[in-house]
Parts: sequence; structure tokens; C-alpha cells
Amino acid sequence: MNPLMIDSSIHPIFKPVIVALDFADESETLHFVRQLSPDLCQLKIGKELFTATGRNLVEKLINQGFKLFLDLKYHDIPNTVAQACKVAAEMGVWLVDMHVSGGRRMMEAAANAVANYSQRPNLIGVTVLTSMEQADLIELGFSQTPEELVICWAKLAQDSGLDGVVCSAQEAASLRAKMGQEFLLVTPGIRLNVAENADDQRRIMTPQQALKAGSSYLVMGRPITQAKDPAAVLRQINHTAYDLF
Ligand SMILES: O=C(O)c1cc(=O)[nH]c(=O)n1[C@@H]1O[C@H](COP(=O)(O)O)[C@@H](O)[C@H]1O
Repeated sequence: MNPLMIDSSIHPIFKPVIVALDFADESETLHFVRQLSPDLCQLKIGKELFTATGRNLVEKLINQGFKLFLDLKYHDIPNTVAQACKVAAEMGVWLVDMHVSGGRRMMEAAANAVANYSQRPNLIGVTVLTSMEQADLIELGFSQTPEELVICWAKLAQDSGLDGVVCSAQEAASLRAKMGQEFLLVTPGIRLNVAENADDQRRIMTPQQALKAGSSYLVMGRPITQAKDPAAVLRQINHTAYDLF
């Protein structure tokens, strides 16, 4: 069963989008968030906004009722990442990510660190960034295709106790088949249609394609933040999700 269905077992709430709040400061962010509600979407704070605002804004948005993805892509020695995950758990965040390339011991330490929190965050591993393609991997010394590397790293993440991965929706169908129904597949690189500007993304899909392929959540920044009516775009995607499941 898709995790979206688990969320919706009592009331059919379909809200697969995590809106990436890639803004420079708090006032711009809060101005934008006023157009949204926790019934429509989840939110993500990444490196730019967190560097500018710190935990204050994270806690403010959680207090407004939003599920929050703290996207700081940890990549460090096991103890450092484990301690950072504990702080995130204490802040009440819903999703925390780390690079799978930090290795098994880093991921196991993170999973152990949050295991005893009554409301622990889901830990997810970043596989191959959606901005990367085959040529980038070759330059880094990898001979696998992006899909092969994503599958290998997703298995390692699952084996190390993580709850899911960040990957492109292009890998979602094979991951869903291999990793089971409960494993979270969080997919950025989403564009409303294939003709839309891909910006710096390389491995992209539409919301409908991604959900059909087995994505649990769609991370969307510019297609929502630059829309004339962000709430209307989200409602449309939620309808699409409802029709699919
Ligand atoms: O971890 C992420 O969220 C992430 C991983 C990845 O592989 N690719 C990726 O684009 N992201 C994030 O997803 C968002 C995508 O933004 P848009 O391209 O504007 O939709 C950004 O906030 C990225 O930091």
C-alpha cells in the first residue's frame, strides 16, 4: 500500500506535496506560507533558509500545524550526524535527511539516536541528486547508471535502519518493487509538465507520473513558489492523487 493511503485510512486526505521553501528570509517565507495550509501540503526548510533563520522558523511553522522536512543533507562522521538528528527530533521535525554516501555506520548511528523518541522523525537518505546525470557520475568515478547507484544506495539505507530515500521519480517504480510498500520514496525534480523549465534539474517527472511510479511524497519548489496561485496548483495535484488511489 502506498504510504499516502496509510495517512488517509480514516479520512481520505491526499496531500503528497512537500513545498520547498527556498526563500532568503523569514518575512518572505511567512508571506508565502500564508497562502497555504497544513491540509494542503507539507513544508521543507533547506540550507538557504535554515542558514538565514535557524530553528526559530522551523518551530514557528511546526506550531502552525505543518509537518516539516528539515533538509540539511547531513554528511559527516557518525557521532556528529547522530547528535544533529537528536536536535532535529527535539524540535519536532517530521523528516530529516542525510547523504547515503556517508556510509552505513553514519546511518545506523542516526537511526539509533532517534529510536527512543516517542514522536521520532523519519530518517531518509539522499541517493543521487536529481540535478545529476550519467556524465556527472562518470566524472566522480562511478561506472553505474544513476538508477543502478540509487538502487544500491537505497538498499544500504534500508539495511542501515533508515525509513526511506530521496531519489528521482524516474527510479521510483523499480525502488517501489524492490524496497516494499512502507519504504518512503521522496522525489524532487518534479515539473508540472514536461515542457516546463527544468532549471537545474536533470532527472524530472510530472506529479502524475511520479505518483503512478510509486513516489510517497513530491518535493516541489519553483513550480509552486513561482505559481500565480500556489494553493490552486496544490489542490489540483491533490485531486490527481485522489483520482489515482
Ligand atoms: O533533498 C532534497 O530535497 C533534494 C534532493 C535532490 O536530489 N534534488 C532536489 O532538488 N532536492 C531539493 O528539492 C527542491 C527542488 O526545487 P525545485 O527544483 O525548485 O522544485 C530544492 O529545495 C532542492 O534542494
